[in-house]
Amino acid sequence: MAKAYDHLFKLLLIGDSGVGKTCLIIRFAEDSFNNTYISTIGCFPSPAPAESPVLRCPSPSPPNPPWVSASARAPPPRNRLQDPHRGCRGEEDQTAGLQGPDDMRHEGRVKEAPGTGDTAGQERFKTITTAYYRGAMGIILVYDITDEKSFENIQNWMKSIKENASAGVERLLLGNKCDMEAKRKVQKERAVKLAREHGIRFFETSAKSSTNVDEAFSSLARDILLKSGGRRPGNSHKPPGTDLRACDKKNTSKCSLG
Ligand SMILES: Nc1nc2c(ncn2[C@@H]2O[C@H](COP(=O)(O)OP(=O)(O)OP(=O)(O)O)[C@@H](O)[C@H]2O)c(=O)[nH]1
Repeated sequence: MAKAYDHLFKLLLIGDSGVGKTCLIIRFAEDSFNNTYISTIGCFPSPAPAESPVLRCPSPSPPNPPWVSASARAPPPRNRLQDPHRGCRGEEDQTAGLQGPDDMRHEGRVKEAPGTGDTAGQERFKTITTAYYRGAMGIILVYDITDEKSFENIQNWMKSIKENASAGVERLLLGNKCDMEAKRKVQKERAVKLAREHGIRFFETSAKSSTNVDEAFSSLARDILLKSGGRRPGNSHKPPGTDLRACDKKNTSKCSLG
């Protein structure tokens, strides 16, 4: 049977607890949203069907991964959504450019381990290690625009990536919950500046209203593909130079390439 996808990317979402990592994955994979908040313990595998390109949990976890043991310190679930949906401004944010700092530019090891993982975020940048980042082709850093601390901690997550991930891994910054404009604590300009400093793209997203979610995942996939020079990560039988085409929300395989 033919595969239902052309490319397979292993992506990770990292960021503080409650910023919306799980909801972003669910929005992207299933085009749905649920207000119920259950904090992720360890790694959250995408709900996408097995044949979908959209994600599985990273390949075999170490027996006692540090992020799981860190869950013992996890605070009780918070942030059950009370706010009515307000709608997003909706525009794609400025792009800070494709190129990262020099020390992030050389090609990292790309492993054929499909999937998107979502880490539980309770200050775990201290405990997430190389094992978790291994094989990641792209890392999505998420903060919550209504939570100043989650934005400040992006620097720590950046440091964690630099210390533990492959040097060439593509990164993307997302300011999630942009539907909650009235509660905004982090001005967009600050995030644009941060993204520019790190040479990465930035979007404000809402898993709730779906704003920019497809765009964000698609742009990361496109950048990974571009970086690989059109080689096909996770699937090498097609010729180089294919373009990423628009995502079709009705299409559970999400993006099509080639
Ligand atoms: N208004 C709004 N609420 C959101 C959005 N995304 C997530 N939430 C809510 O924020 C809470 C936390 O979302 P999660 O996706 O579980 O957050 P997480 O980052 O995976 O959290 P951990 O698993 O603890 O790391 C839930 O109550 C969600 O309903 C969004 O875009 N807008």
